[in-house]
Amino acid sequence: MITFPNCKINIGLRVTGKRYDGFHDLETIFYPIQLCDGLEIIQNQHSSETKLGLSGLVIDSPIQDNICYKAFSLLKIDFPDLPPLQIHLHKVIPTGAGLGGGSSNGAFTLSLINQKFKLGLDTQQLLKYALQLGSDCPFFIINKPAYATGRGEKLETVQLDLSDYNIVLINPGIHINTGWAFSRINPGSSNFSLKQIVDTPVSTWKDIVLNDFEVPVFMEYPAIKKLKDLFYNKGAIYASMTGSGSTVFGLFEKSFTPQLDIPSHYFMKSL
Ligand SMILES: C[C@@](CO)(OP(=O)(O)O)[C@H](O)COP(=O)(O)OP(=O)(O)OC[C@H]1O[C@@H](n2ccc(N)nc2=O)[C@H](O)[C@@H]1O
Ligand SMILES: Nc1ncnc2c1ncn2[C@@H]1O[C@H](COP(=O)(O)OP(=O)(O)O)[C@@H](O)[C@H]1O
Repeated sequence: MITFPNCKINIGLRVTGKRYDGFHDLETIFYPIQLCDGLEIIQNQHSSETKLGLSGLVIDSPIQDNICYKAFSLLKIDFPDLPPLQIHLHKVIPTGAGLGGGSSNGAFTLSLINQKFKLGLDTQQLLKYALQLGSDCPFFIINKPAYATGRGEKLETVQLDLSDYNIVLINPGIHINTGWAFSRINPGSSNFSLKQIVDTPVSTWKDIVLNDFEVPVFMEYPAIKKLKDLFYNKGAIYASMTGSGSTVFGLFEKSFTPQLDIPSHYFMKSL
């Protein structure tokens, strides 16, 4: 069975408090983006162990720490009859990039195993397993535009359709550690809910839809701030870093293809 885990962008992100479990409360809008990895799961007929094969972009963590493997191990605790698997992941989504590629792989692995081996898990149960893998993972079980609070697992789907825009992603190849990024933020609250932006024209987002991670990340990596400036200089209606970075996205009129002059090793995708 094959599936294609997609990534996400965060439209606005506010870190609202530090929690007793070490995590932070936040508020964001998750928006799914069709830049996808490839994930195949078959039963392993040749070995009694579950194996993970990788191709495409290199992932910096050891194979046993790969979230696909963790997703399998998590289900195996409650479903000991699961057979050994041969998992193959083809990586296209840049990692440590604020695109949630790893989280998506984890959530899709849970869903695919559930489907292939008819485990009978419903959405609520899958959401619970997903949260054990990571704060961003539950979103990829729902995979529809959603307003998120808590660690990112309290999800409320919203009507937000950006298909009228040309969404351009640029990743400068800088790997941002999510834990480090959270540690650089002083949480704060505001009386403006990000949920309201869904009913607000995109042309007004520039000054009101902010990502709290931009301040510390831009300070440490000015090259990322330059990308946001570049988007606005080239006519973006809205531009922002996604998540804890380092990817920056710009929304342009659909009919308009901006000429973006960037270093050749940067990753760029227009969707
Ligand atoms: C910042 C966000 C925004 O969507 O995305 P990315 O930039 O990573 O894509 C997410 O909150 C990232 O979620 P995820 O990448 O799943 O993080 P996790 O594995 O759960 O946590 C990694 C580390 O980030 C910190 N963390 C994460 C989520 C959260 N709500 N509070 C936190 O403090 C913790 O230090 C934790 O040890
Ligand atoms: N399947 C996977 N794909 C990507 N990264 C993974 C995967 N499994 C584990 N990781 C680890 O998770 C880290 C963050 O991954 P990713 O989700 O791509 O970044 P971000 O949280 O910034 O969106 C990676 O740097 C890597 O060490």
